[in-house]
Parts: sequence; C-alpha cells; structure tokens
Amino acid sequence: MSERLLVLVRHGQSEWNLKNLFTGWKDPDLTELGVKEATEAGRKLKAQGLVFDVAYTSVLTRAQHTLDLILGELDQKGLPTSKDLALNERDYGDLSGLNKDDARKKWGEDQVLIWRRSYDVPPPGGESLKDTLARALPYYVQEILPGVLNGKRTLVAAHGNSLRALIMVLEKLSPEGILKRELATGVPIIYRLNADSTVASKLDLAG
Ligand SMILES: O=C(O)[C@H](O)COP(=O)(O)O
Repeated sequence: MSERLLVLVRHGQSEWNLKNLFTGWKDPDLTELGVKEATEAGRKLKAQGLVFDVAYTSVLTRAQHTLDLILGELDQKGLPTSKDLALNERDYGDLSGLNKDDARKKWGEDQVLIWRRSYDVPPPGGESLKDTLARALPYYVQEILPGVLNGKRTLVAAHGNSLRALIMVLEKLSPEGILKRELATGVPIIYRLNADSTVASKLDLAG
C-alpha cells in the first residue's frame, strides 16, 4: 500500500521576518538564520527516512530557496517541482512593507490581529485567509492531492498563510480554530492521508 505522504513546510526566516515587516507578495530572500532553519528542516526529514517523488512551492524566492536547501540535504536536488502563485503568501495589500509594531501603534493591537489572523477580514487592499484559501485550495485539490492519493510522496514548501489555509482544510479547523494556529519558520509537518483524503496521522517536527 502506498503511504500517501504529504509534508508541509513554511519557509525559513526571511529578511523581512527579521525586520518585522508585513511581507505578503513582496520577495525578500532568507536570512542566515532562515538558511539554517531550512537546512535543519532537510536534516530532520532525512532523519525520518523520508524520500520524495514530487515537490511544490510558490513563485516567491524565500519558499523556493527553502525547498532547494531541503532537497540538498535529502540528496534530491532535481526533484520534479511545480511553482505556482496559488501557494504564495497571503497578499498583505497596503500593509506590505510596513512594520508590524508601527501598524499596531497606528491601528491598534486588536485590528492588526484581526487582519493577521481572522478568517475573513482582509487587510486593506489585500487578501483575507478566506481569499487565500479560495486560490490555494483548488490548486491543492486539482494538482497536489491526486498525486498524494496515488502514492507520490509530496513535499510542499510555502508560506505561513497559504499553509494555514491548507491546514484548516486538512485538520478540519473552524474559523475560530485557525485564528490561534501559528506556523513556525522551517518546521516540517508530516501528514499521512487516508484514501478519502482525510488525515490518518500528523507529526510536527518542531524542536
Ligand atoms: O507575509 C508576512 O508578513 C509573514 O510572512 C506572515 O505574516 P503574518 O505572521 O502576519 O501572518
């Protein structure tokens, strides 16, 4: 029986994570720490004995660089990889490039938390998590999931909010449940799926 393996990993720390800036579709690369985190993610996956058949990532540098570093650790450079903006970070609209603490001072803690973590309130000019889900989920269902169900061991390197959108579906989380869900940079989550695409097991490689 095939193992229906799906691994999700958020990119390592980016230059704008370090500067505490809203990033969204802006395209900073990884920091030195981000490179270490991505390399460590690859080591952890290798230690689990995992091998992949296919990978998916966004069109943004920080996710692609993370994937390259992971594949390097796994001795799997050259793995067939699809890059699609469906997996991009949520578009932060007018907040992109602003400092998150400055935004809290300007609009208040509560409003900024609503923009960052609520399900359906978009930041000005940007995407809500619901909007992000509306483009990430069809891609998952049409492009990623059929392969997983057919036994293609699949690695997805993407972003905090595009992955939160997929996790909401995989883990059947409510809009309230997803509000509290944070994804650390460079921490792989290993899912094994049932034939009906529900989650059979989950292992978070934090720590
Ligand atoms: O795009 C960004 O700014 C971050 O990578 C994710 O932001 P968040 O933690 O505000 O969701």
